Amino acid sequence: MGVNHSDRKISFDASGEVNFDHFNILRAIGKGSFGKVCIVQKRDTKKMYAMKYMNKSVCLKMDAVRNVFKEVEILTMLEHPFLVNLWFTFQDEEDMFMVVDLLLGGDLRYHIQQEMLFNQDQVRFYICEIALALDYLRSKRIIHRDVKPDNILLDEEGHVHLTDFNIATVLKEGQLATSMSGTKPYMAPEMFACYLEDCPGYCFPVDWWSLGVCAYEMLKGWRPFEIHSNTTPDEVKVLLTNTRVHFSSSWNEDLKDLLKQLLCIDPANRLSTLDALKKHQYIQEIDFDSVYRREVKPTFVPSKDHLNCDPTYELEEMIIEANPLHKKKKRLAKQNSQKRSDSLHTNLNGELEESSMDLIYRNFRTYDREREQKRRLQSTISEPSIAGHKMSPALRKKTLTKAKSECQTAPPNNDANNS
Ligand SMILES: Nc1ncnc2c1ncn2[C@@H]1O[C@H](COP(=O)(O)OP(=O)(O)OP(=O)(O)O)[C@@H](O)[C@H]1O
Repeated sequence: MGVNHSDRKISFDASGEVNFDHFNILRAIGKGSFGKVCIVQKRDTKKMYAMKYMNKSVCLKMDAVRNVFKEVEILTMLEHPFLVNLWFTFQDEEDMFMVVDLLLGGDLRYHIQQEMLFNQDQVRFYICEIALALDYLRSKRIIHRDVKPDNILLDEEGHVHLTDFNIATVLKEGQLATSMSGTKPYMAPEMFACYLEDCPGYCFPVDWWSLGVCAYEMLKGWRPFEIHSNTTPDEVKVLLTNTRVHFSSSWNEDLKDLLKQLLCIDPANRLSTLDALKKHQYIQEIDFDSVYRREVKPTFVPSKDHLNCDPTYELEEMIIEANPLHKKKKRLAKQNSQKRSDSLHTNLNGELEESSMDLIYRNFRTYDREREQKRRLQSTISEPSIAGHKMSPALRKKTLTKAKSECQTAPPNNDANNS
């Protein structure tokens, strides 16, 4: 890897609030509907991350701003070994930035498209890691709603990480979700049923259905049901009732049973908790504590000879992109003179109105997980008490060790030598 597009000799204040200047832009690696992704290195710690940047005007045009805010709000609540964790957010005049764990093993969609068929043990392993992530999300009352191979990234060792909380939602106790959100081929039957007003809403089991569809696709190369983006909810209803899912005769009987339980139409009978998974015959020998600690080593290790993504992204950023990231500094300096005066408009009543851009500017929060972890460590050292009660020396030692280890938690495989 490694054309360094932004070998910018920039003086920056490492102790100040995190911003674009704290990172070196190394290369472009991907493109989503609202933003682009590149590999960056934090100048002070030398740690590597993925930086997603979303153009504010594009997000406004596509009515995506609210989802970006919600995604950031949710991600700041989360930290888990099998999620793509958020580390920093900040903004400038053009873009909103999210800096997250860097996963260099490609997404599962890329590997499926490379005609990679995963074997039964590998799929069982992925099911366990993702189930731990889903269980964690459930503990925070979050439904992801877009579990699919495109949103499951591999790190260099081959562990999976769930990403893209763009349409995730947080449920209150006793509440059901009702909106049709997700990617149709992976969406659970009750989501369509809810749209057709056949049921009042849906809950956490929808993510376990999607996991079942992903697991089947990883083994087989195609999905269990012929549902596409243009299939209507009525058609889905008929299809789900009439399709008999085909399970290969070579697959282990217990695996088939597990897939059937994940792909159970009725959410009340679907396998949809970690506890239920742990009890399943096909999973019984798995030690989930070791899986959680990443001690169970993946047998599929993504190739390190090449970047596991489409190489055209980088060319696109350099040649076609009208506003390339590595020229941002110059561009913004040019624009600066006319900028802030444009942000207030006069409405029909002659009153000053805040522009949408200004609303984004005020509401997109800056977030710094590194600093938060340091703050937590410091408060543990200087305030050795819980709710006013002095901590015992043993508890203090334990708390300090935990806080220190959190501070050392680096994104997977992100040390500078890996670049
Ligand atoms: N943390 C990451 N580490 C490495 N590559 C990443 C990371 N996040 C995203 N990518 C790459 O960048 C691509 C675009 O990701 P992004 O999250 O912007 O969009 P998306 O999930 O494909 O689409 P959408 O914006 O519609 O949700 C992904 O397909 C993936 O290849």
